[in-house]
Amino acid sequence: MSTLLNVQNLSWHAAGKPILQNISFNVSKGEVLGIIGPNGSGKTSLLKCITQQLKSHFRSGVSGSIHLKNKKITQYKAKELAQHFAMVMQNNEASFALSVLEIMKMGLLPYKKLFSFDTDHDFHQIELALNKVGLRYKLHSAYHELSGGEQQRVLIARALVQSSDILILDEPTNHLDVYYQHQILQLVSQLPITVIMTVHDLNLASQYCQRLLLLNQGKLVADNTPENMLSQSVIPEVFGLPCQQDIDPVTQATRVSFYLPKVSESNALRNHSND
Ligand SMILES: Nc1ncnc2c1ncn2[C@@H]1O[C@H](COP(=O)(O)OP(=O)(O)OP(=O)(O)O)[C@@H](O)[C@H]1O
Repeated sequence: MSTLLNVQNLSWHAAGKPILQNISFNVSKGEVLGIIGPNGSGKTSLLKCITQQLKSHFRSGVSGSIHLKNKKITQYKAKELAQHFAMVMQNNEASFALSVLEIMKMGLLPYKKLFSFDTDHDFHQIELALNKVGLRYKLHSAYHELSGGEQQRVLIARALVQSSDILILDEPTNHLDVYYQHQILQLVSQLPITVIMTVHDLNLASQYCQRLLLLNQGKLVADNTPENMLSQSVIPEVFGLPCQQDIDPVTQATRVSFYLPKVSESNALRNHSND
């Protein structure tokens, strides 16, 4: 598979502390890559650096290089980046009183010229994408009146309409019930595009990602297939909990179960992970 994205020695310092430290990896075309790690380990920051979402005053703290299709990411214009990356980030919608249709139309903006009109084809694409997330019937509803899970599904549908090369999802299953967690992850993992997503649920990550990056304290500590990643001792070390690994009898995916240890055992693990 050809390399689409190349990240070399990426570091980001902000507010006097290192947020990301010397991170290097490649993403191949068509890969479904999951980024896992404890709270505050740098998952969202990594997505923001890759997609050039850091506010301008933070950019001076970034070092290393990111290449998209062999071209430095900083050399892309904002509109070009919007054609390459479709994103669903956390807490990023100021929707005011927009309808679902208006939110969806934003997904088509990277391809529109100033003052161009919406076409029947645009409308059809929007309907198709909403159908995929089970929300066609909400087309004319007010976005801010939808539930958190419905809003998340609209944003995912909007990312589908954007039809970019790379889909970036920050905790896509946040707010979703178990049916839609699986429905959405199956949908995105079967798209003929590259997907990079942060996932807290390691078993969902194992089931739907082809490869996992494990971050801890801003460092990339493992880069492996789900099977190999979840069987490593680094998992209980980084998450500070003992775990047991087995194979899900239905999906055949590698599965991990965590359990709370006795207090003394738990402190030993936490201390070890912070060494
Ligand atoms: N703009 C910023 N200025 C200062 N510190 C920041 C900034 N953005 C993130 N951080 C810090 O960087 C660390 C990593 O944050 P980040 O949101 O990337 O973690 P995460 O792995 O996505 O966490 P979570 O699982 O809780 O969503 C945190 O300690 C956070 O407080």
